[in-house]
Amino acid sequence: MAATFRGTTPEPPDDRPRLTVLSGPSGVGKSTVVAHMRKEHPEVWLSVSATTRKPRPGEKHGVHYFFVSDEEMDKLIANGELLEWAEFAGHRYGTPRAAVLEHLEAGVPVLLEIDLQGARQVRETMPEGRLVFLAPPSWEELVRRLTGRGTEAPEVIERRLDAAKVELAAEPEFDETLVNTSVKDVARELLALMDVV
Ligand SMILES: Nc1nc2c(ncn2[C@@H]2O[C@H](COP(=O)(O)OP(=O)(O)O)[C@@H](O)[C@H]2O)c(=O)[nH]1
Ligand SMILES: Nc1ncnc2c1ncn2[C@@H]1O[C@H](COP(=O)(O)OP(=O)(O)O)[C@@H](O)[C@H]1O
Repeated sequence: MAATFRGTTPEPPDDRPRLTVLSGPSGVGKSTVVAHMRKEHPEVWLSVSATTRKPRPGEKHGVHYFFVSDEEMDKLIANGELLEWAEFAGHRYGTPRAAVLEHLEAGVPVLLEIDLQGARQVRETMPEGRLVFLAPPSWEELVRRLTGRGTEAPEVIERRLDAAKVELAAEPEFDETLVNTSVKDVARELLALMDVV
């Protein structure tokens, strides 16, 4: 099945790039699609989130996430330094505000890869942002991908699949849906939505 679109959002009032949010259940392929896209279009800026979860093997501080302690996260939240934040499967995640605003001001296309709760916050605070939902071809395939990635223990996978049911039900809240059948196709569709190609 090819990537599918639903609906369109109005063009921004001028030709400045706008914020794009990519959400979707854990294991659907968000990181894979974004990595593929940025290999060919490094001009797209991906926000690096702060998280209290521990790094997976190969994940680097400042590249994949800013790995912070609970106390550091408390401070980021209390000081208003996060554009949005949420608790997901037992850990907190948040988008550093300043870097996002600086890149948008400089005319750089900005992408946030965040969960449903974060997407809802962005809808409130930056309504000109475009919300894109990445959907799996099927529930079975989502389970296969999340399990096959091999990065989470079985109880963590269960927790993420519970969250996935909630996220899949919220898909109609998004401006666009892309079905991740082919990484290459979806990456191209996402670039088109961001007006990069
Ligand atoms: N609200 C919010 N969600 C985030 C942020 N960063 C990552 N997430 C989301 O948190 C969830 C878990 O992320 P992670 O632990 O890296 O697992 P993975 O996305 O399954 O590889 C995913 O839905 C991410 O999109 C953030 O800054 N804010
Ligand atoms: N289109 C696809 N077809 C098959 N496998 C995929 C596809 N996209 C991603 N995957 C695989 O699914 C697993 C989860 O992908 P990942 O990017 O880590 O998901 P997410 O960031 O949404 O949690 C990885 O093992 C990845 O290689």
